Amino acid sequence: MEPTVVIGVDSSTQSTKALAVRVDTGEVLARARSPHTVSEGGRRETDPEVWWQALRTTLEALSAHPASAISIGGQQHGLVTLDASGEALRPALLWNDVRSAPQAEALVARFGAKHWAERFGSVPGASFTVAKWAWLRENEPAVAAATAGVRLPHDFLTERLTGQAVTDRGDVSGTGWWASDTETYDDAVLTTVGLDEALLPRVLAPGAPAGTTLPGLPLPPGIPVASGTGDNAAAALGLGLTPGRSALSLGTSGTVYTPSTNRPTDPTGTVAGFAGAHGGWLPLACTLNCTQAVDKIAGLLSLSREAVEPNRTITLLPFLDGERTPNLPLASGTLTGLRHDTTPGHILQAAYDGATYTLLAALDLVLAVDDRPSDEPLLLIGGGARGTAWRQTVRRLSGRAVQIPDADDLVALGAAAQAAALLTGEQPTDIAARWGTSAGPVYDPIERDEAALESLRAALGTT
Ligand SMILES: Nc1ncnc2c1ncn2[C@@H]1O[C@H](COP(=O)(O)OP(=O)(O)O)[C@@H](O)[C@H]1O
Ligand SMILES: O=C(CO)[C@@H](O)[C@H](O)COP(=O)(O)O
Repeated sequence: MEPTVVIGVDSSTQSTKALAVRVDTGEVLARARSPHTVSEGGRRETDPEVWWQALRTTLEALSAHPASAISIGGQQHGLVTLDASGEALRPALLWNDVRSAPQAEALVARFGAKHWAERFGSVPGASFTVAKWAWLRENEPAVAAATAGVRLPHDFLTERLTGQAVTDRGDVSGTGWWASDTETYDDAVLTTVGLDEALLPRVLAPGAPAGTTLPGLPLPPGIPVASGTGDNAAAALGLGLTPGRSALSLGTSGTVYTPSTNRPTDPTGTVAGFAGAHGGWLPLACTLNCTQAVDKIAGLLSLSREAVEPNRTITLLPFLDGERTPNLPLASGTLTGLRHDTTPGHILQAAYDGATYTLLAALDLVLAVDDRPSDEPLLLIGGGARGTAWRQTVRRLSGRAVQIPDADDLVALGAAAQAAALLTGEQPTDIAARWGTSAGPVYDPIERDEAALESLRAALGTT
């Protein structure tokens, strides 16, 4: 008998990754990837049609494994504006587009950071959808006026599969217009930014299906489609994370998170108080400059990614895109401590250190939400987790044990677990645990490099 198969998708910043997964064992039967294009210069935009074509391409590549259910995980926060026929009115404004920083600042000033933290769980920065919508209204009022539907990236794709305008609790918690204390859209914020609630998708109850597949897609028609969620919430499901078990993701963004039972309410804005896709909370900190920033610096130095040398004097803050943690959207990169004996390898190691430090500093705040200090190994995921220099840097600056799951594409696996949950009635985290998705080598703690940490604290003015 043919095994039951589900498809899990990660539509992230740089690419779409899709997996065909056996429901009984979690075996990945086939995988496909299709790249995205992101605009450069001061803009970070992608045409949602690029995501849709990438999704179709990957689904066609998996068509030898007919699926019984599917789910889409996607990059968080992006603003997709649709006309009445469901076509995008302009490219999506992505999470790492910092042009919306002044609008975020004005929104924080309007309601106060304390109110944002207590009612929404997060103090919005430039990444949050609400700031992007406010930017659009100020800078492209004709587009805002013509908008008939506002979606997050994974909502847009789910709607293309099902015809349903829906979202999930996890990703809607990164918009800035969904209040985490009442789990409803917030009238005061929507009024302030001139957005009619009728333009927003319906928020599904945890575990509720989005609908079934429409005919004419590279999928069997009529199969159930799960709610999907943001990529970090999907990876949390894909790893089977439970409170106190934390993950650090090294992708275009750097993120660090752990599920919590307490609702996060950090008024400093360092910890975003996201909701878990299937219940609970997902306190998270995110940086804008991670693998791409370090790759860029390696490229400038004409070095391979791994050509690091132990660094003693250089401090590099790799804020090439501005930064979100710390909240410095207009910052640029800085390099200090150059000497005659400085080598390119020293500078590259300093770039890894700078990109890793703020994430590790935020991990303590993330774990503090449940007041549950944990010495369980930190799970390292995302494209960067494949690199030795990244692994060593995290070990040296954290002093923690680190575990590298053998499984790739944890976001897509989490989406697959959501899809499987529709068929089996289990919780996605239980499915992921059954599939053994977090299994992989554990690296023992090594002594923390206090000198490097001290230099970074000094450079950031946090000593
Ligand atoms: N072997 C490797 N070593 C280090 N970094 C890697 C390796 N392979 C891929 N990467 C990094 O992974 C990044 C992509 O990671 P990914 O998690 O797929 O990003 P995203 O989800 O943001 O699209 C690239 O920017 C690249 O720098
Ligand atoms: O903005 C956030 C989290 O709040 C980012 O983590 C995005 O969700 C993009 O993720 P990647 O494409 O880097 O995985």
